[in-house]
Amino acid sequence: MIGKSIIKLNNVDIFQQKNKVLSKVNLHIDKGDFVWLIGQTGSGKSSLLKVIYGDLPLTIGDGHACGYSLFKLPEKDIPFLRRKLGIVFQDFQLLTDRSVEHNLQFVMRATGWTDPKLIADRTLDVLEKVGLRSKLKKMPHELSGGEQQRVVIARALLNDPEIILADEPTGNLDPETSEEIVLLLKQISQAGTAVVVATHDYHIIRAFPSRIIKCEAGKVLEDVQLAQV
Ligand SMILES: Nc1ncnc2c1ncn2[C@@H]1O[C@H](COP(=O)(O)OP(=O)(O)OP(=O)(O)O)[C@@H](O)[C@H]1O
Repeated sequence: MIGKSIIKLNNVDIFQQKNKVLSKVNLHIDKGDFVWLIGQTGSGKSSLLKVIYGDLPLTIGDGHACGYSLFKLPEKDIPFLRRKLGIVFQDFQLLTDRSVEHNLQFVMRATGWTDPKLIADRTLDVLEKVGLRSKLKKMPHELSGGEQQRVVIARALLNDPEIILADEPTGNLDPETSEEIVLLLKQISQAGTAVVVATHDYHIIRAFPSRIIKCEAGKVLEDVQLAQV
C-alpha cells in the first residue's frame, strides 16, 4: 500500500463492455475518510465502485485498493480483496430464510471463519456496533427497513474492512431513517474505516457536509464544493 491510501487510482479509464464510461480517473481515499460520491443517473458512480471492488476489470491506468493492485487483478485474488472491503447496496440483500445471526454467520463461514466461539463473539460485536444486539434471533421480515440496512452494515463490518463502499444505501429509506444510517456510517469512518457513499440525496449531503466527488461528463471531479452541488 502507498502511504495510508486505501484507494488510489491514476489515469484510469472505466468501461462498461466496450463503452468508456469514465476517462482518466484520479482518485485517492485515505484511512478514515468519509466521501460522498455524486452524479446524475448513468454518470458512472456504480461503475467506479465496481472497479474498486474488482467487479469491473481495470485495463487502462493504474489502481490500488486495500493493498491490491487492480490492474488486471487475477480472478483468484478477488475474494481476498473483497474481505478488505465492505459493500452495502440499496436493496438490503439479506437472506430472507434465516435470522440476523445466521445471515452474519453464513458470510463468516464463507470467508474462512471456523471457530464457533470467535464466530459467536464477532456476531455480537458487529451487531453492537450498529445498535442491534437485541435483534440477533430476528428474521429479516421482522425488522424495519432501517434495521435491515443496519444488519447489512454489520455484515459489511464482519471482516474488519479498510473501507466500506455504499451504493445508494438510503435509497429505500425515509428521510429520518436515512439520516440515522448516514450517522452510523460517519461514526464508522471516525473509528478508522474509510466510507464512500454514492447517493442522489442532496438533502443528506447538506445535512452531513463532507468531501464530495462527482462523476460528470465522463470525468471524476475530486473535491467538489458543497455550494457547487
Ligand atoms: N452491465 C452493464 N452493461 C452495459 N452498460 C452498462 C452496464 N451497467 C451500466 N452501464 C452503463 O454505464 C453507464 C454508467 O452506469 P452506472 O451504473 O455506473 O451509473 P450510475 O452513476 O451509478 O447511475 P445510477 O445513479 O442510475 O445508479 C451508463 O451509461 C449505463 O447505461
